[in-house]
Amino acid sequence: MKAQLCLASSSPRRQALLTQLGYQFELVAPNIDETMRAGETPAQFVVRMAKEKALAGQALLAPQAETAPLVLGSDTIVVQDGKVLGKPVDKADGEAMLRRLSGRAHRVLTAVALSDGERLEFKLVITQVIFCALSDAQIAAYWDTGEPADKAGSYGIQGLGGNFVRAIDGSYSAVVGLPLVETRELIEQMIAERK
Ligand SMILES: Cc1cn([C@H]2C[C@H](O)[C@@H](COP(=O)(O)OP(=O)(O)OP(=O)(O)O)O2)c(=O)[nH]c1=O
Repeated sequence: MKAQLCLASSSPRRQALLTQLGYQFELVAPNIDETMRAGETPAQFVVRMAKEKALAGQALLAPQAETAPLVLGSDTIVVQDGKVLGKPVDKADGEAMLRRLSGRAHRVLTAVALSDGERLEFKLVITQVIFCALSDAQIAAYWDTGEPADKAGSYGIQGLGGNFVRAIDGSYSAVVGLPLVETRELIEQMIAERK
């Protein structure tokens, strides 16, 4: 690959998924404001976050590079009944999220955006996940493992949280944080257009 690839993320899960795709890449960890705007839909919000991460990464890197690198940003949110469940702020918040998810369906929205310094392309992947019913004791025990603390919706499908998933319709890798097929398509398409 000619263009240098960079992942604008501090998520170890996204790093592992991009490695799984077979790419070599560098890392940059931009800080952006992740507050939803008034009137913004969950889909608009998650796409804006992915784009802002890619652009902020590009802004950090471009001054040092001869050719602007391809910078990938991604964002994941959990949505139920129109309400966005982001990362839990504390134990009470995390347990409340898990109680909401218990025995019901929710959607996981993951957006991935790629900037080459000029163009900014994106894809949005929506996956439905159905949880089994959870007791308060199960929720408390799960919170205490520490796994939910840094994850949207307070669970990790790739970890102990996977034990709660009755069904999934969509992209497993998108729920973990980076949709493999769509990310590869985005990168391949931009490289092809650049030649
Ligand atoms: C629902 C779910 C979310 N998650 C994770 C994916 C994301 O890393 C995190 C959602 O937070 P994000 O804000 O999307 O990402 P992040 O802060 O971890 O990383 P970045 O530096 O790229 O902004 O929740 C899982 O790992 N497993 C799951 O099953």
